[in-house]
Amino acid sequence: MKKLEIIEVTKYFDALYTLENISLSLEKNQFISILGPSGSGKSTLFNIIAGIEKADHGKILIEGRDYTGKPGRVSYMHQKDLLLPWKTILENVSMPLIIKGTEKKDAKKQAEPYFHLFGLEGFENHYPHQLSGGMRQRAALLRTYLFSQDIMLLDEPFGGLDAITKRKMQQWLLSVLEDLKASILFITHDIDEAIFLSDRIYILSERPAKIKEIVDVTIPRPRDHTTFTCEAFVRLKEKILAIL
Ligand SMILES: Nc1ncnc2c1ncn2[C@@H]1O[C@H](COP(=O)(O)OP(=O)(O)OP(=O)(O)O)[C@@H](O)[C@H]1O
Repeated sequence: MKKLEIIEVTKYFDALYTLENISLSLEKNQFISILGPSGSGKSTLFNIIAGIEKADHGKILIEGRDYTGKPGRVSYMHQKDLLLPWKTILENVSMPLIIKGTEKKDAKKQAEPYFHLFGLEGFENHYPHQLSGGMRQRAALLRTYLFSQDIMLLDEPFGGLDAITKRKMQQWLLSVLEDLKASILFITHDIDEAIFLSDRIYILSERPAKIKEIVDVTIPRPRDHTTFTCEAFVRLKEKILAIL
């Protein structure tokens, strides 16, 4: 069964036609990137999947069940880390569990074992401003993961990072996903990032966003820094540049 299905979603903001008949499906453990021009409607699509924005037409199914307009099932991370500055990293990442009704002490206990995997060990009692940009994004990713472990919507999570940190984070994300087994929808403007991370890329048009093309990335895993320069990578990049 498909993990997530977006079926013929259409959205207007008054007269502003934003999404035109978008359909997409995400399999278990699949990584799909959505690549499209700025302002085409990618974040709006995520808001609709997350149930916090209403579509004018279309459905969102999760494991076959209708979740159209119902928030709280999938986790969602924005470009800005949105960590609370007055709370420690451990308190910040435990929040989704506390919101879901877990006792504070138990929530911290559940979150702690992940600090090693997320490269945050030893920083449990630090505050967000004491961490580097990459570490803050890893903390935000851990918080997102603890909200819902199986389906994650990541809206340009590395968009604000410098090029070197961004590259490191992409490689870290791939390695960590081998352990986490999540299904991911990932918004990006970065073609290299989309190819490196994804099993499949959906290319959107200018607003109203339509699916222009679906590109499968068959470059074998595990991928590493050499992937960026391999022949298959360069060929795919040329293909995507021609479509955009
Ligand atoms: N709540 C809203 N009310 C009215 N218009 C909106 C609203 N949210 C988004 N829009 C408009 O819908 C269009 C798509 O916005 P959206 O943020 O989804 O695009 P995007 O592809 O995520 O952009 P970017 O890549 O720049 O983040 C934009 O023209 C935006 O101004």
